[in-house]
Amino acid sequence: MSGLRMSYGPREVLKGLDFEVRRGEVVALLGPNGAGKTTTIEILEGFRKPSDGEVRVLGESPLTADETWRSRVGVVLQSWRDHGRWQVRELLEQFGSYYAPYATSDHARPYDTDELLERVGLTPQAGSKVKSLSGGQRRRLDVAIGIVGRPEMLFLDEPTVGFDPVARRDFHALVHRLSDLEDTTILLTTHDLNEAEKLADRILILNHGRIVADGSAASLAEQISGTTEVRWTHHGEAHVHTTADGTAFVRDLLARHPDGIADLEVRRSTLEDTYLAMVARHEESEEPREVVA
Ligand SMILES: Nc1ncnc2c1ncn2[C@@H]1O[C@H](COP(=O)(O)OP(=O)(O)OP(=O)(O)O)[C@@H](O)[C@H]1O
Repeated sequence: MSGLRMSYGPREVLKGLDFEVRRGEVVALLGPNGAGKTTTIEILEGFRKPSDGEVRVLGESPLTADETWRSRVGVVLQSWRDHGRWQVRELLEQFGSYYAPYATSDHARPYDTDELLERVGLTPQAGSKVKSLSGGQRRRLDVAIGIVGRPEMLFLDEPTVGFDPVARRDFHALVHRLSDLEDTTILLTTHDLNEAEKLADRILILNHGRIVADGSAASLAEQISGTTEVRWTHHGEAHVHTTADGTAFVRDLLARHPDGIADLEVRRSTLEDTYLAMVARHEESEEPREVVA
């Protein structure tokens, strides 16, 4: 997409976004509440018309694309669509049946229901009514509905809200499987920085309607914070030093104090440090800033 702008009434919430996602890539869109993440996803999946800019998903404009295009795109939005009286298995079979006509010789659709239930951890609930599911189980079902058509492009808006640690781990395995084995391209939003770091090949940080950082978690941490914090005690006195090259500093430190230092701790900048630094840096200003890539 390029030059993507979006206004709700007089308020411009997206102020010119440019980015591309390669096939099979997993990209996490991060940013504070209200930054414009959901709006971006809704535009990409064709739910909203942007005020300006060029958008292409799987080579087509989401606004004019046909049903075949739609069958190749999977979406998990934040809001829950209610199908309370359906049984889990029935619902997945029903949704799956919409995709069957779009199967091709090299791309089976839909997902086999048993396999899908297993992948999202809902096998025990296959015969349960949707309304009897817990919040986290409903979210797993949302994810299952999003991928039942075996999409080539998958949009996930805060997919793991309400997940317990096991569900989260299963979900991460599912995302790796989709991207590694099925070459699914995935764009997801999350507020869980660990999750972004674990899942994403690339991270985009959106703030005040602009992309303020674009790169792998490691490259962002290096470029933005670019530091390693070293803590130690020597003769009972605590020290802390921040350096760009932790290894060299520690080597030198040990050489300088052959009598020994204690409590050595080396900590690289985390994605959280990076994120907080980026958001803080752009918090005060609405002016365009240089993108770190
Ligand atoms: N339908 C709408 N009408 C008017 N304003 C809207 C509408 N949807 C979103 N907004 C506004 O646009 C801005 C961006 O909202 P959006 O939901 O895209 O943010 P987000 O980054 O997804 O936030 P969150 O992390 O809270 O989900 C917010 O200020 C929001 O109030």
